[in-house]
Amino acid sequence: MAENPSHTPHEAPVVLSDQPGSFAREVLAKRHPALIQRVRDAFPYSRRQHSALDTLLDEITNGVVEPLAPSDPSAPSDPSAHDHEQWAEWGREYFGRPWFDAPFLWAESYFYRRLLEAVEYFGPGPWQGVDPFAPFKQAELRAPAVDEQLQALNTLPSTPAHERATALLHASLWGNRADLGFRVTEENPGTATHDLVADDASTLWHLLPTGAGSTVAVVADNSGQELLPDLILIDHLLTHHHATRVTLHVKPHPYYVSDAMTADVIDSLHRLTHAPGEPGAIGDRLRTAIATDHLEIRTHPFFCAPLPYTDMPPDLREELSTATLTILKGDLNYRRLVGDRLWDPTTPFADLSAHFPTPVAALRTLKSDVITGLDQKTLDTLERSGSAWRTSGTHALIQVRR
Ligand SMILES: O=P(O)(O)OC[C@H]1O[C@](O)(CO)[C@@H](O)[C@@H]1O
Repeated sequence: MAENPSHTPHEAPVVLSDQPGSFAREVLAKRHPALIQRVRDAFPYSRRQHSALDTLLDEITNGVVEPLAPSDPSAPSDPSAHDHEQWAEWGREYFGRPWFDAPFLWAESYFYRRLLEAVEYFGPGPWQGVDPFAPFKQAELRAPAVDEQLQALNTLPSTPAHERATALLHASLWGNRADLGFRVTEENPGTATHDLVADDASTLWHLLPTGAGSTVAVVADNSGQELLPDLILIDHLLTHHHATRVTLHVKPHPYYVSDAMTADVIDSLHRLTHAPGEPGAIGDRLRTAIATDHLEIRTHPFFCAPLPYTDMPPDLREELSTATLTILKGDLNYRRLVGDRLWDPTTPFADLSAHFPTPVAALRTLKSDVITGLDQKTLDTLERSGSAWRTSGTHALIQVRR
């Protein structure tokens, strides 16, 4: 194993991908090549795009990390060059070294940036803005399972308020299992347990008393079967006066396969508004909320950066600071919040999230090695179970720091 320079006595080791058999290594060695193949199969790409995908595949399996290709000098304002300087700085330590030696968080993020480069997402040219993951996202949103989930919402108006709030929070939480990146190699994810490994839901609701005029920031994760329950939860927060204003933060470009962008919010709203009964009513209310600034869709380049939230730029920090509570969805947001490190699982979540500018709630199904804030008894039970509880997506948590 390569020496891990980031391991100081005060901080746990950074997750790398250099350990054969580790989860992080599997993602880089198996999931990323499989994803290249899926994207290739989904589009009528040109010879140049196929060749760029071949080069990327060869590089991630046999080569060393290469910088982004130089921008096109013949194009006066080449849109593909918008973040070159940034990546040159973020990658300085890792270029020229095997992909497996870079921090897992960095390597995954850069892989998605390079995949977008290979398919010419940033242009200039006809493929500019064509989301390579759109066919997978759209298929998921059209799935018959979604019709059933939407129909089930018709029982909501007659469900007692407390039960309804819990059900919607849990739907948003478990929606995080619907992560298409995860399913690239896990076609049949294990059965979800229904016990949470940590459950601070009561603190979350205490932070949002009705009628207090709160603002909630929701940092979204996946589109489709995660974003739909997120939107339904947002509608609940607004209509039941837990918040007067919600900001929904999405990715500025395709990322981790199914991560939500503005286009995905539009598709999900469309799915809701075109369904009969309660889901349609929810969709209409959400559209009204957007039209009246009670719900605002926001994005920021930092949401696709290979960095933890401790490195959040001042403008985003300032923007989020106005929220009463930030809800961070999903596994990647959790890794970025507490740091992508092999913490002692009993390290308090509150300590590791203290840097975040607002009270924060993490809603996450467990899909990577990072875990914090467990009590010893829960940890012992999980370890005794012999299951891959950290990475299989079968376990979930709600952790809140006031
Ligand atoms: O969509 P989520 O919940 O952020 O999960 C993404 C997760 O998928 C992986 O890319 C691989 O499972 C993890 O590294 C990452 O944390």
